[in-house]
Amino acid sequence: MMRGFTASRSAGDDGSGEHEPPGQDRRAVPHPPHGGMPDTSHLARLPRVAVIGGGIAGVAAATCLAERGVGVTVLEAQGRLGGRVGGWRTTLADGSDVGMNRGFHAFFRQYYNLRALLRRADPDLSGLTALPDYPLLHSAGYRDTFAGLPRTPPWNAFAFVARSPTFNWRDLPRLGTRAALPLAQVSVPEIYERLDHLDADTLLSRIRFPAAAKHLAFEVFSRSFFAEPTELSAAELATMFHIYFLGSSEGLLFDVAANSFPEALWNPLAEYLVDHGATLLTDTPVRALERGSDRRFAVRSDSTAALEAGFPEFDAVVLATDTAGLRSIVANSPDLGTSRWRTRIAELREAPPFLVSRLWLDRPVRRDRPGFLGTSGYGPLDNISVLERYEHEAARWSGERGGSVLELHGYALPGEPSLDSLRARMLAELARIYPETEVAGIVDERHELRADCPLFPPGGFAERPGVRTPDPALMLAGDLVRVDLPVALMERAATSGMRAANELLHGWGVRGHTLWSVPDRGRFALLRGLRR
Ligand SMILES: Cc1cc2nc3c(=O)[nH]c(=O)nc-3n(C[C@H](O)[C@H](O)[C@H](O)COP(=O)(O)OP(=O)(O)OC[C@H]3O[C@@H](n4cnc5c(N)ncnc54)[C@H](O)[C@@H]3O)c2cc1C
Repeated sequence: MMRGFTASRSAGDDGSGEHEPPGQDRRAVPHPPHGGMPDTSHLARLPRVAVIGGGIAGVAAATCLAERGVGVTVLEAQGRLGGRVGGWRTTLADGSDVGMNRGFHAFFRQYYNLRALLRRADPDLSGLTALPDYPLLHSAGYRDTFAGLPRTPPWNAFAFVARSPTFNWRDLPRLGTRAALPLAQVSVPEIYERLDHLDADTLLSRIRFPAAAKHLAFEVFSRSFFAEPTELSAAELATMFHIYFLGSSEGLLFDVAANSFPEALWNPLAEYLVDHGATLLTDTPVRALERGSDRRFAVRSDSTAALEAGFPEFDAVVLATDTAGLRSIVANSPDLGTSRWRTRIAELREAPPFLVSRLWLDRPVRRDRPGFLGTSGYGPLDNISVLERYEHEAARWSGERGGSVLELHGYALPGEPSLDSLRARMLAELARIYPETEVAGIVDERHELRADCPLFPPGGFAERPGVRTPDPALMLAGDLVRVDLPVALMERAATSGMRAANELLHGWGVRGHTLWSVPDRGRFALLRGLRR
């Protein structure tokens, strides 16, 4: 895909209210940008920026820059936008043309910046749909749910605990309240100073949660961030607990994409970007950055799309790739940054591999199976989605063929897993949980065994690179980047991309974009006092 230039720009069209909280939580916090001119029209020469990587972070940066009149080129290695939230078409054995995605994603209501990005092209967020609930199931028979909980902390936590079969009020006096207090009082980045040296498992052991509650609530949580609790920074776990539970009153329920990711998310955003004058170059892996002769950067890529575009030079670059892409571009670009910064990039690591398996079955699963089920104690299987419950295209296929479309995820897989043995194990666990699948025929299946999510190990925070780099014309963005706000995963990707754009706009004297986050400290004055 190569798209041309059209120019219809207007500053301030980001649709994000500057002062109105973007969700239901009146305590959501605005992070206003630097002030400045409304756009770049006061500058003698139009600044040009290369955004390398077309996932959420890259698209967020490109959007915020293009809206202010910056000349943006997005260079994406793959044939599509979206990165880890990407999708493509595939033809099944029965001849159906269907969408396949990189995997189920939960779009939480506290993802303010991501939702503001999506709203640019889809003001009503019609590409998303609410999931009414998602049970968590432990192999010992425990089941927790989230529907009907109050939204506001601490009542959400009390109600969850009161209802949970994994938690008993008799457990309460046993809790290590001293160790638990930081979970209720998260402030970023201070929480990293307090807890980053610990792993999440050690923190949970010190808190002495009942074993079943620990498995169900926290291991499911930690593994959904692609690491075992022993491999994950306790500060990262505490931050997530704050974002999703104790720090926000948006609730724990979430939305999902109502269609394949390209249709629901990326095609509308690509169109929006092109309308704002951006150029999108896919199938364009960037190899290196060099010093330009006319502008600061020359971008090196061997792709034909890049060569055909007769590559201009750029005043600034946003590196919004995944961990491997960032390591490789920096390693191939000896002039970038300082040696300390380069070492920090070289030492970034990926989380262990994970598997996303999609199955098109010739008969439906039981009608009461939920759209999403989190699991614990079922070997490598971490969750099961029934796509026809929420995705238009899967519902159509299921209606026409009388079957079901399921997705199975397995995270934090040890060693170098073999697809064949993993597949067999996942199917066996699926049959334990949904026995009706044992007799179902598999019309077709697709598997994505990858290892491209960043690892947040204990002790890693201090050396994690931030959005700014030693070069004011070079920014980093992505969920791997340190952002000193309570944001994670997709929301960290979106927030870091917007921050990268704001930093560059500030350098040109142009007004940036307001960001939002859940409160960046604990909500309860009493607990704050106790902790001190
Ligand atoms: C299976 C799965 C489930 C997930 N579920 C959730 C969830 O429920 N909720 C949630 O919040 N998050 C979830 N995540 C995490 C979420 O997908 C990521 O946090 C987010 O997509 C990261 O976006 P990004 O832009 O930082 O990186 P990416 O999406 O990885 O984008 C980086 C882009 O850079 C490109 N690139 C790399 N190297 C180069 C190069 N040399 N030149 C040009 N381009 C390059 C890549 O092709 C890619 O498109 C999930 C992730 C996975 C894999």
